[in-house]
Amino acid sequence: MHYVSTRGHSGRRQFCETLLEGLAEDGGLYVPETYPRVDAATLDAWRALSYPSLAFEVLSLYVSDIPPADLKAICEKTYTPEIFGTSNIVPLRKLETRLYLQELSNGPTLAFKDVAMQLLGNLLEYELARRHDELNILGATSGDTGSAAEYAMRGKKGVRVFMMSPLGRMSSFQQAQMFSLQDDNIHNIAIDGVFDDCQDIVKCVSSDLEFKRRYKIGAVNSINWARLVAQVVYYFSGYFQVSEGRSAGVDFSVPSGNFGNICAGHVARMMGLPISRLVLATNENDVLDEFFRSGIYRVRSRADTLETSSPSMDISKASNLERFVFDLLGRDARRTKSLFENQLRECGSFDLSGDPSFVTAAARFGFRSGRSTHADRLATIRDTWDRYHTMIDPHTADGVTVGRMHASPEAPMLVLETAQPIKFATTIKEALGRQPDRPLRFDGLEGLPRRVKVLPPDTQAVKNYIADIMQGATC
Ligand SMILES: Cc1ncc(COP(=O)(O)O)c(C=O)c1O
Ligand SMILES: N[C@@H](CCOP(=O)(O)O)C(=O)O
Repeated sequence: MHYVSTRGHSGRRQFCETLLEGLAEDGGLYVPETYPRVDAATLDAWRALSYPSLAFEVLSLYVSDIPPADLKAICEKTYTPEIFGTSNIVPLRKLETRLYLQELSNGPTLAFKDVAMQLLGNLLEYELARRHDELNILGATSGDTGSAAEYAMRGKKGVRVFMMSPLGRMSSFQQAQMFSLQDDNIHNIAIDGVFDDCQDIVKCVSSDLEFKRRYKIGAVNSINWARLVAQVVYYFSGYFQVSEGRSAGVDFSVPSGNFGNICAGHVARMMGLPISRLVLATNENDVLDEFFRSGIYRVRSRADTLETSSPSMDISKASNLERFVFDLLGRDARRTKSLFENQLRECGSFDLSGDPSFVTAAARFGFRSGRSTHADRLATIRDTWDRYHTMIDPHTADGVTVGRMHASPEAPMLVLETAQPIKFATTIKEALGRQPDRPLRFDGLEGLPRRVKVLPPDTQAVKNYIADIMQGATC
């Protein structure tokens, strides 16, 4: 399997090259030259597999430059009950007939990012050892990618993490979870701005090819294809857990912000997994809902990016949408480049409403969308607690709220549970009048000493900081 850029000017790459490169040299995102197709007989054969074995089968379709025995060993080392709580890794919880939660957040940092980041940590350690090389990860987080990446990479040989987060805009638990880490290879940077400013800096640094090569800069956000393909696996697992034999399709409701989580569902559907609909749920930062309803993608400014009670979705520039639009336009790299490089830069928006590809998009790709508000989240958290005695976090509440808007009498709906309530205790207390349960390992977290560098939303300031740290590292 080889990979090409959505913007058509980065040549063909193998999986491990995309793993280390992250963003393509032309500023695009790597996608497979073709999506491998999985037929009904293969789905039958995969149905009873353990999660690590299923991960190996899916990844084997995309990874041709790691020996199968090594890839299998990496999957088995990653997906264990010790790390993810149960051997099922991503179990379903039935709420009622045709409504389920898929628990993605039983990993080390209590958010769905762990499912991919734990794999990336092991893949990077393997590949860097094979190459006798090192990598300096520059990441952007709105609260969960950061902690998942840092807990996966802490102490790993050959890996440093420079993680940017929006100053003061993560929950207190998220801030404590990241900033309390004292590992030598973890560097937290609080940017005086919003998540999109952090992500813009990641892309600007990655586009400075001389700096990127000199400081061996890599990425673990979902712009990295390896992150995305790792998230494809849990869609197969959810389908197998809820369906009997060659059953009809399943719907997924996906709390969304940077479009990585649901883009993995799109990839699974392109492979032939029987997904009827992919329901995209946003909070009040509804850039993605607006696009899927109207065909107009309109990036919001920093001032118009609202601080909400599902803060990890406070995103107004969804990086992974480019991978979907590339498919929507029939894999036309020239048009994709024009939209995402020229039009977005010149006017901050583009309009596909009149394009025949958009008119047929819902039928071809199965997307539906909706938006959820603070009031919706409180009501849904209360209702889910009262009706099912199940406590859900505000992001999952967005998924349940919008999933219900699109409930179907035919297909079961799986809502992806993307974080655990303890990470967002203030909203849980507002909704239920009680604190969420806290795993023992996080007792006293907020009281631990913190280590974080505050910087302006300025690419050069971040570059200078990385250079200073690297200067110290080489002394
Ligand atoms: C808890 C939580 N839910 C949902 C999302 C949205 O996922 P995505 O950004 O992949 O759309 C994120 C992060 O982005 C998250 O941290
Ligand atoms: N909500 C995310 C934002 C970045 O998403 P990613 O999937 O591109 O890493 C976060 O928690 O940081």
